[in-house]
Amino acid sequence: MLSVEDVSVDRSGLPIVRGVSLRVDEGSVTALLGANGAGKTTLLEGVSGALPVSSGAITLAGERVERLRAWRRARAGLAHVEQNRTVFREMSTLDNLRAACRRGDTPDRVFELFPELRKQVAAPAGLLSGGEQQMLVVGRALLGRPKVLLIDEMSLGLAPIVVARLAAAVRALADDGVGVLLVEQFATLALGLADRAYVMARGRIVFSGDGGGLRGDEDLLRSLYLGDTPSETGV
Ligand SMILES: Nc1ncnc2c1ncn2[C@@H]1O[C@H](COP(=O)(O)OP(=O)(O)OP(=O)(O)O)[C@@H](O)[C@H]1O
Repeated sequence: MLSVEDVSVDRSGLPIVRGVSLRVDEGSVTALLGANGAGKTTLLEGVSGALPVSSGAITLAGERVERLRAWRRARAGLAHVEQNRTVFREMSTLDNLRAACRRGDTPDRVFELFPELRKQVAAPAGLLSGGEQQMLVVGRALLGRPKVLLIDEMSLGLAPIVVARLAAAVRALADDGVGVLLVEQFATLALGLADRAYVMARGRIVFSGDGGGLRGDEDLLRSLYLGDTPSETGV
């Protein structure tokens, strides 16, 4: 569904992401892990078009998109939930959702996924809890009917019970056919959800494999987080 091939992304003229290739299949969750500063956010921004890619190819459902503006990639089916969640704080929950609806569409599918938002339809979004605001952000992204959803650190600052709730919703989305690329600080959470996992260090992919394999190998995970490749550490 999404294929990233040999993609490099610069920030302020510095090479941050270098030669990254990865794949997100339809109806699956792919975790992207790595230490702070590894380049995960920069990669997601390159994929969604928030930052230009300096080289490489990005293909979404068979269409090359790396030269398209961000809004055209969104229209082609790519949604990006950025790291610092934002809702229109003064607007009601319902109006936040309505503003994200395509013409003729309704927010119903968001309420199916997050019934807790139904009770808050009239409340100004700025008064929702952190978890509810994150649900609203994810819900808004869904209303564009994305083929692929990029989610950056959805659990940041949220209570574990809320994070578990969001994780279940992400899994449900994937089971419904969406390809999800999940950047997550909690490796165990991400690996518990993921069909496939990649680990980045210093701007490159240093590991790829199925989520279960990595979950069961804490030593490997630790060495990858420290930025060593398995061949360097002999793992
Ligand atoms: N505006 C910027 N200009 C220059 N360098 C930046 C800028 N923003 C981030 N960086 C650098 O880019 C590198 C990658 O940052 P990025 O945020 O992509 O990493 P990350 O893996 O998402 O980490 P985190 O989990 O901390 O968000 C870091 O070394 C960071 O210092």
